[in-house]
Amino acid sequence: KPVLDRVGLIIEIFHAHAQTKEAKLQAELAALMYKRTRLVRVRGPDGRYTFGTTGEAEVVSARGRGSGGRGFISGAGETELQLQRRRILDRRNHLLSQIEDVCRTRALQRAARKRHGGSNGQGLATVAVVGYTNAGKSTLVSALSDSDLYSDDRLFATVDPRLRSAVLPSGKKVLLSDTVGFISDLPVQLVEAFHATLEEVVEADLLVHVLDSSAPNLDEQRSAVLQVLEQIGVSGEKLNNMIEVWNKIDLQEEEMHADEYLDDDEDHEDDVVASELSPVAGDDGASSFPEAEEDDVASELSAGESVEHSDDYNDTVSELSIGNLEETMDDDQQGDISDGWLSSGDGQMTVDDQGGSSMGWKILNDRQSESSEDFRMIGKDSHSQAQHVPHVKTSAVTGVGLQELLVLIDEKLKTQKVLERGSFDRKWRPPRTDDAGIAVEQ
Ligand SMILES: Nc1nc2c(ncn2[C@@H]2O[C@H](COP(=O)(O)OP(=O)(O)OP(=O)(O)O)[C@@H](O)[C@H]2O)c(=O)[nH]1
Ligand SMILES: [Mg+2]
Repeated sequence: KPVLDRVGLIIEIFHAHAQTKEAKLQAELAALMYKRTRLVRVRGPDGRYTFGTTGEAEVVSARGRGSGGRGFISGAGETELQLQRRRILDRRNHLLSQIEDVCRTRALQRAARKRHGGSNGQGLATVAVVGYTNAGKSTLVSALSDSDLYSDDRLFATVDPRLRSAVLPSGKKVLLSDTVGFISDLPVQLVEAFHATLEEVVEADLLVHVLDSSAPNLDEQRSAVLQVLEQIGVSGEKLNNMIEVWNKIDLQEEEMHADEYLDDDEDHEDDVVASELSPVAGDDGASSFPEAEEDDVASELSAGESVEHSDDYNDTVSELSIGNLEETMDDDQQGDISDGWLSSGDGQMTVDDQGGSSMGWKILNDRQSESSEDFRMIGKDSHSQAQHVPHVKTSAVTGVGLQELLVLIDEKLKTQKVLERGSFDRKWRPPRTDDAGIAVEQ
């Protein structure tokens, strides 16, 4: 069986889940960069030894240590090792040039959306939905846009970025960008290789940070996400302007109810179990769990458009044509174009939506007055950023808080001044030094 360390495992999962050509290219680049540092002498199916990354592995130095008695000619390893290195570098350069094309095309698409992506010919704002893996980003984007993105209870279900359109209570149409989830100590190879994808986050007009409010290590997850956002070059201004979403609030409510049930039962002997089930009721009052809202409004989705999906994700890059922007979107995005933001008329604001907006404001103002209390509970030890971030409690599954979130996005986009461009360096490339990091000694 292949033996992987944490970094290798995460890269392997990214590789396995990648579906679009863009994600596949980037996952392969990350895998290549990871493997480059772990070249080992392996025995191939024909029983001969070579340098590679698969097969029956034996870590040796290039001088052929450990090869005695097995017909391995000392010195031959250097040649083989150099050959493997060259192959890896050739492949890397090929991948980099293709990824560069993706970056260029994405930049053109973004510029076009910003200029005249809206149905009325005006600019279209992009809201990037970020967060720890498995926090519920895809489920939330699906619910807000009335579409059906792939979501699953596993790590890195989403590796391919997706854009979905949604209509805010004001009638403004926006694009929601669902993207890869983060994790503590996200491998640097992935961050570097997924440059094209992560650039969408850096360049977004607004960030929505989705947190799994039921996660026991919530504060750690928040810090990990903020750290990655800083690492990829999201500006301080955008971080300050970010909205926090405490998702999966339905699970908190379930726990609260379980707690109430146990507390009400006077004959129940296991009070310890009750307090374990509901940390909010604990003695120290400093739990990481947000308190369940009593006044949560199960809002109807006011906006969103059904978006056609295509299963053919594979030829994104080869189909990209700078001359024709409508054709440069990937297949999923084309669904958005034909059914959404570039078509005229549909998806316009309705009177009902406007009504939802004013209701949303009342709720929002009520929430704002209690937000400091919530932060005391949820963010006792968390990153200082969290202290100032406006938040909404949602359940992407039941629909609680979604209308409120749309209202908050609306308001943020209205009030924010034009944000400075991210500090992500477009000319960034992985270092081209060939020999750095090879695990095998010379
Ligand atoms: N109970 C509950 N489950 C939710 C909620 N939102 C999402 N989930 C579940 O959480 C799991 C992960 O959801 P995803 O939407 O795939 O999460 P993600 O953040 O996109 O995950 P990655 O793409 O892996 O980063 C799925 O099983 C969802 O059904 C929620 O509000 N309440
Ligand atoms: Mg996802």
